[in-house]
Amino acid sequence: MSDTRPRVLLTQRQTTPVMQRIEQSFNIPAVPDQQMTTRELLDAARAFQPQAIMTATGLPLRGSDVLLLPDSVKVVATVSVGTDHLDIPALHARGIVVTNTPDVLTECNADMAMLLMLAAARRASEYGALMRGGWGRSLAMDELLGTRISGKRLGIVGMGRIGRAVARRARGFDMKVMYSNRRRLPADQEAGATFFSTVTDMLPHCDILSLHLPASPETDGMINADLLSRLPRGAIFINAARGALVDEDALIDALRSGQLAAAGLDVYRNEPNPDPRFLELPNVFLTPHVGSATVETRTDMGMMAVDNVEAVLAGRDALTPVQA
Ligand SMILES: NC(=O)c1ccc[n+]([C@@H]2O[C@H](COP(=O)([O-])OP(=O)(O)OC[C@H]3O[C@@H](n4cnc5c(N)ncnc54)[C@H](O)[C@@H]3O)[C@@H](O)[C@H]2O)c1
Ligand SMILES: O=C(O)[C@H](O)CO
Repeated sequence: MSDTRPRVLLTQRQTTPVMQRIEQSFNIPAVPDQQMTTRELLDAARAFQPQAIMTATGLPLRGSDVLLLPDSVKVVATVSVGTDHLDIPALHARGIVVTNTPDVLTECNADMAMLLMLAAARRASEYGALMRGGWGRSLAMDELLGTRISGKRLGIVGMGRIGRAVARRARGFDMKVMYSNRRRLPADQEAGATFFSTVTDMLPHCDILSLHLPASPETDGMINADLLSRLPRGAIFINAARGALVDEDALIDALRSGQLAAAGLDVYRNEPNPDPRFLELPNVFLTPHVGSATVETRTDMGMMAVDNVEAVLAGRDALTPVQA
């Protein structure tokens, strides 16, 4: 008997509870552990004629790729909140609904920003290297000192879901929080943070700068040499949003010159092969784009994507549609 369940193409495995639900509800072809390439996705879609595709960041679908998707595809559900890897207008033009996974990863990514902030401020990379080298001698009283984050001034760029969750955490560390956003938030959503109408105006007041806005043509490379030079000398830079927000040559220069004391980075322009110069900088704490990588959050994200696929294929509204 033929399988009448909805045909869904997964570009990579999800967590076990999500896979169990998918295997019960959908007709799926073989799923690779790691993310497919764009070419592999297009070939698999042509062969399988899916009604839905579940994908994620790291697999770009540009306008020319979207044109090659079969007409069977009704929904593309990305297991991520960020959608910069997808050409949304091109997908909409083909009548394909696009969904993402907001909210369920907010707290997890805010934790990641705090982890990067603490690790950069407290020289975690250097301590880790020292320990793995065997340690072997006592440190001088003023050797390898970090800086405390309590009492420091934190500037948040992009005060959306994650930016606000970072602001709440930072207040728990007695930090003075400022933010810059496209528009000022209502007072009850500001988490006690001070609004600056431009990033440029906020920078001279920041001991730590943390990015929480999407990558887009408007924000591409916005953190450049000019903006970095406006931070107080010895500031700390945190990016758990997107590598494309940053001019990485300028960031590396600032880290080499001491304009920045340290950085904590989860995201890079060229993933999964970041600029090798980052690896040579002792004052950078690096993680491999794992802002949402907890068992709980990855399962919540996968379940939300499945909810979206089921809704659209049943003719209902998507729970979390992405607008153009
Ligand atoms: N490292 C990770 O694994 C990871 C995990 C989750 C999210 N992210 C990134 O974090 C981003 C933010 O997620 P979110 O859920 O908080 O999104 P959100 O839409 O709730 O918040 C984004 C905020 O940025 C603001 N913004 C947009 N353009 C701006 C600009 N040019 N200048 C100033 N502010 C601007 C928006 O007004 C909004 O307040 C995502 O788009 C994604 O790229 C990364
Ligand atoms: O945008 C997101 O959700 C992350 O970058 C991927 O987990």
